[in-house]
Order: sequence, then C-alpha cells, then structure tokens
Amino acid sequence: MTTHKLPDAERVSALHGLPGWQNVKDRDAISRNFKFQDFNTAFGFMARVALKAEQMNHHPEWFNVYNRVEVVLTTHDAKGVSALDIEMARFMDELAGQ
Ligand SMILES: C[C@H](O)[C@H](O)[C@H]1CNC2=NC(N)=NC(=O)C2=N1
Repeated sequence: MTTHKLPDAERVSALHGLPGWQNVKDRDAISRNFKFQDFNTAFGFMARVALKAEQMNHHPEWFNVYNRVEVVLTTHDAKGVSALDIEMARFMDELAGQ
C-alpha cells in the first residue's frame, strides 16, 4: 500500500527535496503556500491539481484567496504523511514552476 505513513527518515529525506514544504505544527501533515500572478493563474493551478487529485484519489486541503493558495497535505486514511502526499507535493511544485 502506498497509503501507509512514511517512516521518519524517508519523510525527512523527501522534504529535503521539497524546499518549499514544511511540517505543520500540531498536526501530522505538510504545507506550502503558493503565490501566483493573479486569481486566474491560481485557479488554473487548482483546476489542474483537482484533475490529478481525482486520478490519484488523493485530495489536498487548501485555501484560496485571490492569487494565494495555501495547501496542507496529509493522508487521512493513514493518519499521517504518506508517499501520496510527497507525490502530490512534487506535482504541485512542478506545475507551479516555483
Ligand atoms: C474513500 C476514498 O477513497 C478516500 O476517502 C480517499 C479520498 N481522498 C483522500 N485524500 C487524502 N488526502 N487522504 C485520504 O486518506 C483520502 N482518501
């Protein structure tokens, strides 16, 4: 299963490769804030991520205001961060180009 909680060492090394992402305080999750040029770009990003999320059956928690998208990734079924969260974080970074 890819939905099991990642061992600490794997999580630490995955986060090294995802410099924009950090552990969430008081929660077993990772987060990143993205800032885009405008709402259209932010929402386009969200639309593409939504399609990927459906394909993966793995859905982000996020909050959008205008050009900002605040993302929290965790695997509810695993009660923690799994390989799916790392895959989603990499996808988002690649898409955002930042
Ligand atoms: C029933 C359905 O497959 C599950 O609830 C999926 C849907 N999307 C999900 N998304 C996330 N982030 N974590 C999950 O555990 C999860 N589980």
